Amino acid sequence: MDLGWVTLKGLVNPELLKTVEEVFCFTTMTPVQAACIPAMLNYKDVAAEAVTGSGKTLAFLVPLLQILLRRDAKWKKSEVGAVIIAPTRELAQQISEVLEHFLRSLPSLSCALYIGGTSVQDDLDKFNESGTNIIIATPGRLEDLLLHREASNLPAALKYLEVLILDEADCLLSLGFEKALNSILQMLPKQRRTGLFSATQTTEILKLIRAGLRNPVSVVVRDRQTAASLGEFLLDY
Ligand SMILES: Nc1ncnc2c1ncn2[C@@H]1O[C@H](COP(=O)(O)OP(=O)(O)OP(=O)(O)O)[C@@H](O)[C@H]1O
Repeated sequence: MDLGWVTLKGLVNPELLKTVEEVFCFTTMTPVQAACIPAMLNYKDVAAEAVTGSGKTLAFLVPLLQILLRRDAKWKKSEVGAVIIAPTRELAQQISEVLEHFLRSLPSLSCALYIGGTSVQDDLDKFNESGTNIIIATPGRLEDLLLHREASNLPAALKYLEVLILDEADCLLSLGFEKALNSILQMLPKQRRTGLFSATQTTEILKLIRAGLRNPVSVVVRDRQTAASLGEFLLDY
């Protein structure tokens, strides 16, 4: 199996590949990337069980950006096309740093972090003033923002949602965010692609998969290797 990023040529915007190859200097996809990117580009929901360090961030950022770039109409600031939920501020910030590298060559898209540490009102003001196309959030803060419906343009902006990512889903649940996640899922449009990434698969994760994903492709990667030495790599369509 050819895991070169170059195999995505023609399937994804050249700027995305240029960032992967010239900024990150990656030549081959990791197994989780090779499985998740084509599946998500093919409009599938993905439930991926992959160990820490297996390259999950690009496995969801590349298809997420490509799905947004596919839309003919230019994204307005008042339209949120993607939401990424991460369990901790640090992880949300790390994802945002990786995403910023891509956005430097994609000026039509913007990203905002909603991770607490400031008042909910500050974040509402920030969104109402500037809007954004991609939200990276921790679940508690996102739920708070969504519950302030009367003072916020966010619920209307989320009607345009195309992609939802739940990163480190096992961690999201072990930190007690199940209720917040279910409440968020209730408030998001059902017509979307969803990717769920987790280091382990538990009964609780399966429950979350049933609640938030539709006919997902299941990806299991138990080793961290890149193409040089493919580990266990199961794809279940
Ligand atoms: N295709 C690739 N080729 C080489 N290195 C890669 C590739 N994709 C990601 N990496 C590197 O592998 C490391 C782990 O990637 P990433 O943080 O996305 O993994 P993760 O599975 O999300 O890990 P964590 O659970 O720790 O967040 C990072 O240093 C990243 O830069």
